[in-house]
Amino acid sequence: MSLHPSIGDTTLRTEGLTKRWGSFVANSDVSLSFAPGARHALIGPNGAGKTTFINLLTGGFAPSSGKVWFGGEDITSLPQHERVKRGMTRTFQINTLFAGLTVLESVVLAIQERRGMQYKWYQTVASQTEVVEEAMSLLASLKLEQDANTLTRSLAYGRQRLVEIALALATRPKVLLLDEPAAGIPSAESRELFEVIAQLPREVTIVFIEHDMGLVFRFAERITVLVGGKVLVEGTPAEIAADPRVREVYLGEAEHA
Ligand SMILES: Nc1ncnc2c1ncn2[C@@H]1O[C@H](COP(=O)(O)OP(=O)(O)OP(=O)(O)O)[C@@H](O)[C@H]1O
Repeated sequence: MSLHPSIGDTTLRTEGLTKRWGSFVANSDVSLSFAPGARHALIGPNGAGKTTFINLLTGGFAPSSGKVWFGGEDITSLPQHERVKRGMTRTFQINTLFAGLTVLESVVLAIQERRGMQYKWYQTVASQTEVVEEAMSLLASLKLEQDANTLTRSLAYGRQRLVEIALALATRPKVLLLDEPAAGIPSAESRELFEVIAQLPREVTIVFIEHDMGLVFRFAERITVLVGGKVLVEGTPAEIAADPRVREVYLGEAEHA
């Protein structure tokens, strides 16, 4: 399956990204770069600034200083929807967006939205068929076909998360941002969720926040550790596991707990 024809040399990159609220600094001088096709985890203790960073990437927050580059373009001042159009998407909360719809109906709506064909009664049957086919192929890639005609809200939480991912993928992202996709779901389901995420095509770069280190070390190929709003270290899972500074942060946390 190909979700996007070509990723070219598109990368997401930040330069000295800083976010302050009054005197509190949530992100401080964060310069990171995400390679095309990366499976890149952001980890760090509670309050390290991970979600803030994702919000700065998506345009949810404006940075106090610094820049966000996407595929060579400075997108620091672009609104969220313009970033989505360019290919950067985070997951949506389906509970509020598509209550009462089936999985297939929800994904069809999201694809229609991308194609700019929402609510047009004069659409051709052929174009409708194409949309349903695209939706079914997307559901198949997430192992959700058997749930196509089920009401999303009646699915187990783990599968609801997959529908959220399907809706994000319907925008044809080059970069998919996942903020704790496994939060609140049982561990067997979360492993299954990550296995499906891991099988997504390499055309989609995946940046995710995750607290479960088992999942992080199993699925990430690159890890950045944020502490106190700053990048402590970045590396491969083996490098991060062996880094004494990272051990100190996590051991310190465990002792504190
Ligand atoms: N809108 C806001 N106004 C003021 N402070 C905020 C705001 N949003 C977040 N913060 C603070 O910024 C800090 C970083 O929060 P953030 O949610 O980015 O951390 P995190 O690493 O994602 O934490 P967690 O792992 O607990 O989700 C926290 O101390 C938080 O209280």
